Amino acid sequence: MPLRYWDRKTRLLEMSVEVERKFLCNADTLKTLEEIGASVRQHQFHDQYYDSPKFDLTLRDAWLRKRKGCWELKCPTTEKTSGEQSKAAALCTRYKEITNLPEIQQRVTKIMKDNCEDTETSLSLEGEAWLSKMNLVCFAEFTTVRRSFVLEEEGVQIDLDQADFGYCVGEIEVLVPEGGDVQSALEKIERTAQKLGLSGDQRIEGKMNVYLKRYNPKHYEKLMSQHIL
Ligand SMILES: Cc1ncc(C[n+]2csc(CCOP(=O)(O)OP(=O)(O)OP(=O)(O)O)c2C)c(N)n1
Repeated sequence: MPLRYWDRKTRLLEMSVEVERKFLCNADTLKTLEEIGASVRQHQFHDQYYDSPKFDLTLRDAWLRKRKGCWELKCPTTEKTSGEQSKAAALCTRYKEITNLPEIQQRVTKIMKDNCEDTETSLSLEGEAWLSKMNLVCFAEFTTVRRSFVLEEEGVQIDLDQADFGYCVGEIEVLVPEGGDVQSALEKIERTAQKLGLSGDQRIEGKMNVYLKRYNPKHYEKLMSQHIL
């Protein structure tokens, strides 16, 4: 019997790229999800995002966070696809999510080194000492209640997020193995968007956009002016 989505996801995540499209959801979205038979689960998590005081990571589009006691680093992928210029691609983001701590530390060190010559590697540090060694501090934290739906046959996950600072956003996500078929993922996302009746052609803001706009407008403006957000 093939493994179900949730059983595959943990394994896939280690070596995958997340292709995602955000959307604004309403009561109809929820109704449609129930009608198309998506399996559902609900959970809650608290995210803490870390960066240096000069924002070396986020200014390189690298997002370091702690969620449910685990470290995760989201960074842009360098892969290009033929569908790059399409409307479907323009509405989506693509990030590699790294969950292996030594690899996260290595990547963070490299980014810091690129920005500052005298940063040392700190790979063998115990516990969370690497954070202070690398001058990383928490710059954003919030709790999300997430309802996740899965369309098993497409391998698509749809999340409806409610953040505790008062922002609701949905996202359609497909995991693609590294070097895999991003074009097909974009098509799955487009098909799902149509099923959900999403017609907008504007990129929708993520939770971090709204959080920073409200709580750190100076950094938000900087990320906007550098086209990171
Ligand atoms: C629309 C959009 N979203 C995110 C970014 C960049 N970015 C900003 S913060 C950030 C990190 C948070 O990513 P996001 O997908 O928004 O959060 P979440 O849904 O909680 O993560 P998941 O559980 O899916 O892993 C990124 C990649 C961007 N430039 N544009």
